[in-house]
Amino acid sequence: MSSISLTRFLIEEERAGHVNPDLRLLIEVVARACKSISVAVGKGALGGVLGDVIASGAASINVQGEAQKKLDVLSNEILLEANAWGGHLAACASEEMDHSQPIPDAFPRGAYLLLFDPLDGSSNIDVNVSVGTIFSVLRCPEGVEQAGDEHFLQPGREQVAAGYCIYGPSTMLVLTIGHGTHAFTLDREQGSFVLTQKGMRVPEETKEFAINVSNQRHWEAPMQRYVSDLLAGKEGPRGKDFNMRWIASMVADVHRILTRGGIFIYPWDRKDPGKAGKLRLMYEANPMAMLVEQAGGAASNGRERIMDIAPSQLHQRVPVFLGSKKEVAEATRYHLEHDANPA
Ligand SMILES: O=P(O)(O)OC[C@H]1O[C@](O)(COP(=O)(O)O)[C@@H](O)[C@@H]1O
Ligand SMILES: [Mg+2]
Ligand SMILES: [Mg+2]
Repeated sequence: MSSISLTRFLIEEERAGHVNPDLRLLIEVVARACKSISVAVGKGALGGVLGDVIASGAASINVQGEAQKKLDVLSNEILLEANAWGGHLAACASEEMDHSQPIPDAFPRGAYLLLFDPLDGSSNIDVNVSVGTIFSVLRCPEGVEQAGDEHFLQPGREQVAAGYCIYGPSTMLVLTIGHGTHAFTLDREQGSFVLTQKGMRVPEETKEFAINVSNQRHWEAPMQRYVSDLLAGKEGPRGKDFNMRWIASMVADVHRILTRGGIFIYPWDRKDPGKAGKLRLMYEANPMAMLVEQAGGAASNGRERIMDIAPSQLHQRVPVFLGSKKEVAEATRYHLEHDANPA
């Protein structure tokens, strides 16, 4: 088994010209924060971290209109505090904050913007199922004195790094700096992330899909047709049987897909037609799209590549289809054919 730590891996990547010292340090700081979140998640009820945040007798609601869990808030604080002194960062933005937060005037500002979903899969916290942290790094546009929300509005292809940390039976950090997707496992005794899979690859074809099928009646026509063809199995137009998995933690579903292939789907639905999707473009879809593409997979919103979408809002939502390349192309084909011939 390799004993290459995250630190050594990043130093070697720096020597290869794939990362500069500021970005290397930024990734190290995020990884350190994830270790702290991992400790908090691992304590569960003993750490008093389960359940909702209650303020003035009612559940506290975030900018997404969702009830905040104690771990959502704690993880957000851990990430903000770890990055507060600046140096390599100009500002942070989070699922749990209405607006981005610039590094305070008292500290040196750096060249990067950090976005995160501090705790992904919140509905699984209280039932002891895998959750995670997702992050994305962009360059702060040159000449910007104080970064605001508008400076984050860059398409996903501009990301310089992306990753997630999964808090499961083991804690793993999965990272890309634009040169492949690599997995590190936390050695809890040593307190360091160790490289355990260099160059993850998503198989091009799959027989496994992940979707919350309870929303089926709200899907648009091409989605109905696509999933019904998957369910028809060997006897249907796809000519093979498909298996299904849904963990309801995007981090855990994407981790399975990076490990053994599959397609993860959270489509647009009519339940709340005003919302473009459930998942957030900037700190869920974009970083996962970069990780999956760097591993040879694909990510689409059903019509176009996720990382080509020009965002207009920090908390913008988007339909997501990601994973095995040929299956994502197939799902996209159903949508494009429908658009071309709606009848
Ligand atoms: O409960 P549903 O509708 O199945 O949605 C599950 C999805 O929602 C999410 O939990 C949203 O993320 P947050 O927990 O960060 O809000 C995804 O991780 C997951 O894929
Ligand atoms: Mg999430
Ligand atoms: Mg979250």
